[in-house]
Amino acid sequence: MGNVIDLTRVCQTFVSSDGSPVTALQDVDLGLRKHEFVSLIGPSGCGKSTVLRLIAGLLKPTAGTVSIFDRPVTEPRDEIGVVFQKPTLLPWLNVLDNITFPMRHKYGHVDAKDTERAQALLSTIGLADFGRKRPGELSGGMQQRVAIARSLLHDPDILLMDEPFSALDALTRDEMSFELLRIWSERPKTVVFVTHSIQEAILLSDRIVVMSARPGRVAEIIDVPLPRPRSLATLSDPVFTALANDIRVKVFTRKPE
Ligand SMILES: Nc1ncnc2c1ncn2[C@@H]1O[C@H](COP(=O)(O)OP(=O)(O)OP(=O)(O)O)[C@@H](O)[C@H]1O
Repeated sequence: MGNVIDLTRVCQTFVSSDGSPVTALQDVDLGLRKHEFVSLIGPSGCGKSTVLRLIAGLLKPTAGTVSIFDRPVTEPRDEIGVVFQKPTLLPWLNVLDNITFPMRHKYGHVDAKDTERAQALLSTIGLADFGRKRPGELSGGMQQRVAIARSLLHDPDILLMDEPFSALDALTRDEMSFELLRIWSERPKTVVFVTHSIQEAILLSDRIVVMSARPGRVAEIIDVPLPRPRSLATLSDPVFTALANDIRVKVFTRKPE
C-alpha cells in the first residue's frame, strides 16, 4: 500500500526581512504510512513547523512535491486536523462553540450532529461538564484539550500537531500524552507530531524523524520498538532509556552542513 503522506525532494526557501533567502528545507524525502504516529525532532529552526505547514496546505513548496493519498496538496483540506502550540480559542465563545467554530466559519451554521459530536468529544477528553464555560475559566491544559477536540471534530485521517504540549507543566504534559495515545488507539489516524522533547517523541511514536540543522534535511528515521499500549512503565523500560540516549547524541552532535 502507498503512503498516506509523501514529501518528495521538497525544498522550501523563505525571504527574510532583510531580503536575503533562507533555505529552511533542502531535499526532504519522507513517506508516512497509514495510522502511524511519527514525531519530528531536531534543533530549533531546522524546519519542523515548515514540514507541518506544507502537509497542512498552508505553504506551497519552493521545489518538490507534497502529496496526500497520492494527490498533490494545493490547499488546506477537511481531512486534516491541526493543533498548534497555543490553544488559539476564541475567548468570547464557550467551549462547545469553540469546538464547532470551524463549521460555523466554513458553512455559516452548525448542525445538531456537530454539536452532539462536540459534546461526545468533550466527554472523551474529560471535560463533559465544561461545554458552557468560557476558555478563560479553564486551565492551560484544559484549553489545549479543547483545541485537540476541535481538531478531531470531523475525525480527520491526518492529525498534525505542532508542539501541542510545550506550554503545559510536566505532569499535565504526561497526562495529555497518554490521553492522546488513547484517542489515537480508539480512532486510528496518521499523526505527525513536532516536539523538542525526546522523551515525548519516544513515548508517543512508532517512528521518529531526526532532522538536521538548517537547511533542514531528514538526518535519520528511528523505529521505536516499544510495545503498545504504552504506560508510565514504558518510561522506565531499558529500551526507552537506551533510545533516549541514542537520540540525544544524534540531535546534539549534528552540526549545520
Ligand atoms: N515566513 C517565514 N519567513 C522567513 N523565514 C521563515 C518563515 N518561516 C520560517 N522561516 C525560517 O525557516 C526556518 C525553519 O523554521 P521552522 O519554524 O520550520 O523551524 P522549527 O524547526 O519548527 O523551529 P522551532 O523548533 O524553533 O520551532 C527558520 O530559520 C525560520 O526562521
